[in-house]
Amino acid sequence: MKQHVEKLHSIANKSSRKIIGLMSGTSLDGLDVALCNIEKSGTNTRVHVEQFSTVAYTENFRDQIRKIFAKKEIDFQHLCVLNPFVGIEHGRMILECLKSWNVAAEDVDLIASHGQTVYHAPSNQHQVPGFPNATLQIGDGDHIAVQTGIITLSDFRQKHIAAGGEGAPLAVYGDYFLFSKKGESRILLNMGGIANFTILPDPEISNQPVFTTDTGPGNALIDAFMRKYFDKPYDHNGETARQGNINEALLIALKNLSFFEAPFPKTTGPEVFSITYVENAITQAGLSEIPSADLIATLTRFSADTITDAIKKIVNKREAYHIFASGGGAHNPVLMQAIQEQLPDFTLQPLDILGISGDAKEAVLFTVLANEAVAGTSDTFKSSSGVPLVTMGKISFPG
Ligand SMILES: Nc1ncnc2c1ncn2[C@@H]1O[C@H](COP(=O)(O)OP(=O)(O)OP(=O)(O)O)[C@@H](O)[C@H]1O
Ligand SMILES: CC(=O)N[C@H]1[C@@H]2OC[C@@H](O2)[C@@H](O)[C@@H]1O[C@H](C)C(=O)O
Repeated sequence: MKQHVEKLHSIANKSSRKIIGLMSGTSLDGLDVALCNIEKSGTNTRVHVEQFSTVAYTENFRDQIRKIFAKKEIDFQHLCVLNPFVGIEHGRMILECLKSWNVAAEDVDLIASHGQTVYHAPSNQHQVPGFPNATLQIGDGDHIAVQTGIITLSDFRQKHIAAGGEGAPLAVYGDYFLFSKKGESRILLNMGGIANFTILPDPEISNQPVFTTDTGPGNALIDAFMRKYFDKPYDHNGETARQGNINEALLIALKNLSFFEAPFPKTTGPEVFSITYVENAITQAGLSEIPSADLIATLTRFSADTITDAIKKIVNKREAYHIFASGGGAHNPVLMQAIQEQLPDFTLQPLDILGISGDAKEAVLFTVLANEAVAGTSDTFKSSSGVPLVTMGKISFPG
């Protein structure tokens, strides 16, 4: 209806917008909710994170998603019912946050919802001839819009695929707009379930393109085996990894995968990096069993090595890069230390020192993407290499 379009038009013309960003990643730990005030667009974007909360998922919610999560064969009816269910639950969680922040829904211009990735299948992974890159996020935006009364943008990844990408990582857009800095070469490293980074070469001296890629596992495998052997959701502060020894034969077997040799940019997910993947590597390494703490230590080193190997392959060694780490993995000192040891010439610091919490970063990213879709101009993203210049996100009106 016309009044919805007019409302959107007036939001596009505001000097600043209040946008709620939602991210629920591969770790299934909860929904990250960031309320941001955004001014301008493109490389002039200014974001102020006014509120940030993580609403933990209940065990039941997590179990319902796990029934279909990253699985090739599923109960199709369950996927169908989860799509609105996740949208409704996310809408409820937003209302809960608004209440606790004492913010009225009428004061929020837009919601930017990533949804829950349930399957990610770039073509070089699914290898089904004739089929494109594919990814599926559920938690339909219409339900969030109706629940909250706020115009909602969602399902950001399909346009990226339509424009020639793999649907991920989208982090490059936010990283480039918010963190690129003249006089400094930066790497924005995010370690969630899966790890990725964006290279932001010093725009003054480097002709290297802005660039982003997944590297492989971040915490996904560590979490899976902490659940399996220790009945814990994750390796808090790397305490278990610290007690174990690295098994070199297993580390070699874990790295024996064509994904690591494939050209950049590339994406992956828990469809590949699963318990089965590790069990196969254990067999390949000729091990009949491995002490649980050694396994966690080895998986932690596996994440660190695959992250640093990818960085080493890409960066120009003559430039001193500053790495800013975000995502839950930045809280794991064993992982962070292993990365720093592999890259002794680079500084490694938490993203938080740049003024945005590393835990909020991905939720903030989606506010930036929604801001671009509604108020961006086409001349804002001039760089390159596997980064399609497109608007992303589908619009759901509340009424
Ligand atoms: N104190 C800590 N010590 C060790 N690991 C931690 C700590 N805090 C968080 N983590 C890890 O971070 C994970 C959550 O990370 P995050 O929320 O960034 O992932 P995600 O957004 O779900 O994943 P992705 O970015 O791949 O979509 C937890 O599951 C845990 O493995
Ligand atoms: C398909 C999908 O959901 N991918 C996620 C996942 O989590 C980390 C990594 O794998 C990244 O590629 C992406 O998320 C972030 C937000 C991105 O697109 O930049």
